Amino acid sequence: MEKLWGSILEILRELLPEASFKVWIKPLKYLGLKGNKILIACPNQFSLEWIKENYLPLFEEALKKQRLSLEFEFKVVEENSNNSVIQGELPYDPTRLLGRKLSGRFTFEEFVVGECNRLAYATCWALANKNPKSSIIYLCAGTGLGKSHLSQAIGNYLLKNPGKGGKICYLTAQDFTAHLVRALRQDRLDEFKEKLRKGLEILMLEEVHHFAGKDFTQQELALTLDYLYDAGKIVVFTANRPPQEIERIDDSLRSRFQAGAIVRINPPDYQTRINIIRRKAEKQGIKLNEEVIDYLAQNLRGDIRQIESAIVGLVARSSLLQEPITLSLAQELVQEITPQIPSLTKDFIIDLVCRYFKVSKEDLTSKKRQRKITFSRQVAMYLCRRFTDESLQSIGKLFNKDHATVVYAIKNINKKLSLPGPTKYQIEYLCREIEEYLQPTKLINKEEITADTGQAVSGNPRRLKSL
Ligand SMILES: Nc1ncnc2c1ncn2[C@@H]1O[C@H](COP(=O)(O)OP(=O)(O)OP(=O)(O)O)[C@@H](O)[C@H]1O
Repeated sequence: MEKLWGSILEILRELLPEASFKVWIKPLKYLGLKGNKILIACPNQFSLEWIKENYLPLFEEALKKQRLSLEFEFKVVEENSNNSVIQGELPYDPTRLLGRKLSGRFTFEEFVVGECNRLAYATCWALANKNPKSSIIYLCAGTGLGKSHLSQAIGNYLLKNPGKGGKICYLTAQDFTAHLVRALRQDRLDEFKEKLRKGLEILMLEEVHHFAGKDFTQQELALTLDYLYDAGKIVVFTANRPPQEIERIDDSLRSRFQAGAIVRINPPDYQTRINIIRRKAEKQGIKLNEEVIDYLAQNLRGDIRQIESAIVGLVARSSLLQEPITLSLAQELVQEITPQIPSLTKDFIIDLVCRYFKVSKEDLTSKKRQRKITFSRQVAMYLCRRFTDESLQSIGKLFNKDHATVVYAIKNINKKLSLPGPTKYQIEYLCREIEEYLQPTKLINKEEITADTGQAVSGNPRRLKSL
């Protein structure tokens, strides 16, 4: 069996870049065979998890090449100090990490770059390479669009490329709050603060919108941020909305969030979806035909988790049913994982606009022409056009107006959206509220704003209406 392990190592050496082989595979030790399991020793827990998460399919492929129906079992066997050379070959020291463990999958290499996320990618890459325009980044996006992936990619990169070798702290807003409360209860606040500040190279703080309403936590966080900013440390925030739209946070914390580069990740455009589907399929070891790829890209438009889940689902079904992955298999699966849009959308939009602009439903559907009412009405028309299947005529009817008024309203709002400023932010905020309401369907994305002017190029045909 030692011989078998030797042949497996040879196969892995061919499959992997030399550096990865040296760092990850070489330190493994063959322990023996137990039943149908090949026991392999990993030098530490981190190596074990990394191997499982990144290289297990390659191990299995190597076994297949040997035509053996065996499995691998990895266990940690701590090296004694004489053998610490093996540990030393690891490119980083996992003890540099404070807080949550980073996912080995979330790397720059695994991130598919497209128009929707190019700026975010470039900003994070520059930061990781110590060549940043700003050492503070605020990544902002809807769910499943890659915020955590990019922020953890920075962490993983710094762990592998030690540089100054400072500590890397990765926390969610909830973690930060929980640690703070625990430290307070145990009368160890100073210790907590010290830990977050001393020797830290980077703080990655996820989902900062969850600090809303937590006044004491906000104050403590602001102080910690001051310290880190003054010391020139890297800070990466993620959130589902820009700082100016987070409610119930103190202006002093808001301004600290706004202190660096605020970068938005947009939902993936058609070509990026195609590239993501190809990459995720490749990772699962399958090659999808073009028809299936196009179908998935046309129908899975927002959350990238949905694309991942579709691919895993297709692989599982095709292997259980012993069938190839066909268009009809893909159609069946997509129907299951994309629930129907709630039919109440237009009522939801009208309620939302009334609440947001503090106008009544009667005013919205009246002939009144005060500025506030006219503007709210135009926003409601735009949102109905964007988020429902209603025709221009029927949207007009909802507001007691004709088709031409709806056309004018949509043009006007599109114009406002093309200019930065409070009006644009207000409308974007309302769009996000509706997207959250529609979740997890999330059929609409930025690409489709242009559908209102008849220029949408891909996607759900129901949205391809011109004025
Ligand atoms: N551009 C991309 N290329 C490849 N995979 C991606 C990309 N963007 C996102 N993903 C994948 O989609 C999944 C969800 O991404 P991630 O966890 O980063 O989303 P998120 O924006 O943090 O969402 P949430 O707000 O729900 O936490 C992950 O598995 C991630 O690897």
